[in-house]
Amino acid sequence: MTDDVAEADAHLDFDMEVEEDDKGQRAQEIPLGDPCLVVDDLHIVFRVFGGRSRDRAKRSGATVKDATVKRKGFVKRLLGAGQQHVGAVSEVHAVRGVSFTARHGESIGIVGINGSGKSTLLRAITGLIPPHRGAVYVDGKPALLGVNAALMPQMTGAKNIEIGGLALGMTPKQIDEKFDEVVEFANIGDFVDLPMKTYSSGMAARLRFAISSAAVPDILMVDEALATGDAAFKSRSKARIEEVRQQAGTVFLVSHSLSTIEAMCTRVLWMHQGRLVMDGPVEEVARAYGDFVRAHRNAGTGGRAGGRQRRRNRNNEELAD
Ligand SMILES: Nc1ncnc2c1ncn2[C@@H]1O[C@H](COP(=O)(O)OP(=O)(O)OP(=O)(O)O)[C@@H](O)[C@H]1O
Repeated sequence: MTDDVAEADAHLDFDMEVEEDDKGQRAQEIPLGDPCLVVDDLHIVFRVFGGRSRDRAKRSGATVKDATVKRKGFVKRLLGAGQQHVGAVSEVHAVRGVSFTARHGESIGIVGINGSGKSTLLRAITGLIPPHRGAVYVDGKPALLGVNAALMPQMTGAKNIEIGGLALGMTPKQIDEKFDEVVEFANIGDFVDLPMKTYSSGMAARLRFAISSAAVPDILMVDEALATGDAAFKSRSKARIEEVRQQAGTVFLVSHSLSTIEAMCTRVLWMHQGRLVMDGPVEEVARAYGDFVRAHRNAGTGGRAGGRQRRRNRNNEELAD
């Protein structure tokens, strides 16, 4: 662990849950294949125009610059000034120099407190966000499954299955063949013919998972999707994740539940303020991250916490036990 982590900003928010179902379970060790993904000194920077206070931006590791526009010609002469302030531009350095290699068959958890860069890293691996610096080399096609995955809310579930399948590289024939299985897996019944905006968040998350895993992708990236859904859906999802690994696919799993990470992953990446602070076997990283969460809690976050934070702190206490 680095000093940066030890000096974590007390304003940052934790979101750590404990999933009772997962307690004590461990991911199966399977023989690993060749490297399928190389992330080399990856940097991702977002530019946000206006609307974000300097203090807030800096808390999440952002740098803030003043934006100006040059006044031209008549207006410039009239006002006698060269520049006009148009508000702050925040540069959020969301991923800072992350490097690692993943192999076929690995199941890799990504942990870190809110805003540490987990989702951004996944989106960059799928190619949704271009690197500011560094590179991502992928052997195969990554499929990103996230609570925010880009499906179209105004279109029906059926249309989204089609679009999602095409985006994953499936042919129309393959989509047809998988259609009933996807609907059954997602357990959405006749809702499949209604626009997705009419779905509950759980139904939408289940459909996203069902679509993303339909093609048994080379690299399956699951962003918090297991947090929604009942026990039966979770167990079906876990079986599907195992299936991907058995077929020499690689799984990345972002979760705020350390017990889910321990149950599903063999290796864990710990992100903090955009940096990869630890990368190692699940027991080792989970223990270190758990200690970090406890230390942060003991450092007094609880004193300022609202109801949601207190509930999380209780979860963290359970985690520590
Ligand atoms: N599209 C965007 N534009 C600007 N800033 C962004 C964007 N997406 C993410 N960020 C910022 O990048 C940083 C990392 O965000 P990210 O969502 O990757 O973190 P996370 O670890 O996945 O958080 P959480 O656990 O809350 O989902 C945060 O400061 C966030 O505000």
